[in-house]
Amino acid sequence: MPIADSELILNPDNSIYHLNILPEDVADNIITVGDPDRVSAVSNLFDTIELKKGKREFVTHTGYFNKKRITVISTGIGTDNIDIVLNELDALVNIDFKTREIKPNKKSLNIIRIGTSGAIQEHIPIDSFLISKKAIGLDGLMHFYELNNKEESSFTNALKSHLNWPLAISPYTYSCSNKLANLFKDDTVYEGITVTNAGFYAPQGRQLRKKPVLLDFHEKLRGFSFQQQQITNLEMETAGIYGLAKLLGHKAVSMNAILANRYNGNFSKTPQKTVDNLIAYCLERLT
Ligand SMILES: O=P(O)(O)O[C@H]1O[C@H](CO)[C@@H](O)[C@H]1O
Ligand SMILES: O=c1cc[nH]c(=O)[nH]1
Repeated sequence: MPIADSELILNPDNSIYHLNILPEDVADNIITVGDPDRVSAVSNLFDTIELKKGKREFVTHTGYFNKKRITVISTGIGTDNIDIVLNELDALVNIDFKTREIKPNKKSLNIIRIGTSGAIQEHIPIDSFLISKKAIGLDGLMHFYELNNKEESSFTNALKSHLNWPLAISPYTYSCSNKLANLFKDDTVYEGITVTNAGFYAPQGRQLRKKPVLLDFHEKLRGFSFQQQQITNLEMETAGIYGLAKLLGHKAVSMNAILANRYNGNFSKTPQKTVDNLIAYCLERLT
């Protein structure tokens, strides 16, 4: 059965609705970044740039670095945008836009997030890099998908009981692709468990004028340990990327530039430099 026009939405030039790109525009290696301006920071390092397209917060550049074809795409902030980016990327490679049928042979993309994040553990300094081995979603996205198996339920249940979780939306947990993560491992790079939050302020335990409901949130997260692994950092996309990548058969890893240390109350004095260093590191390791 062809997928209806209202479900798989194509623009007049046959590009996909939000990303505004065609199937041939997508490389097998995808770098996602939150900030649309960060797309150029990545593609400026490419040897050649083959295309630049965009719509709304979704800017895409495709080119070559060390002979590898790479697409870098901005997602904007949050897992609501990740829902759009991962589904549309998957449609671009795994649905035939002419027949509107799902292709019999599926392509598996390599998806690497290069993002910023705040550490909650004292020992993880600002301006360091961290690989998210696991990600816990406190945003709810994956509950809207029919899942074949409840991913990592023993981990999630242990966390819920440790936190005495008071909210209606339940945490969910997914892991990175170890194959992809191995490319980025290094003695200088931290590894940890990332919490993906539904916002930047109260959902990450920040208070400007209004008090968050979860008052001892960081202390509780910091104190949680499961098979000797600790929760290390907070951001806003990784669990959605890991969950949808898993569901759709892609490989994903999230690389974090640690800009804040929430234990010490520090924020990087050189955020751009730290992000640029992480971009250069990831491009070298990917190729
Ligand atoms: O720097 P990016 O990739 O946007 O990632 C982090 O920064 C944003 C918040 O400032 C959120 O998107 C969070 O996940
Ligand atoms: O504290 C931080 C820093 C960057 N991004 C986040 O989501 N949180």
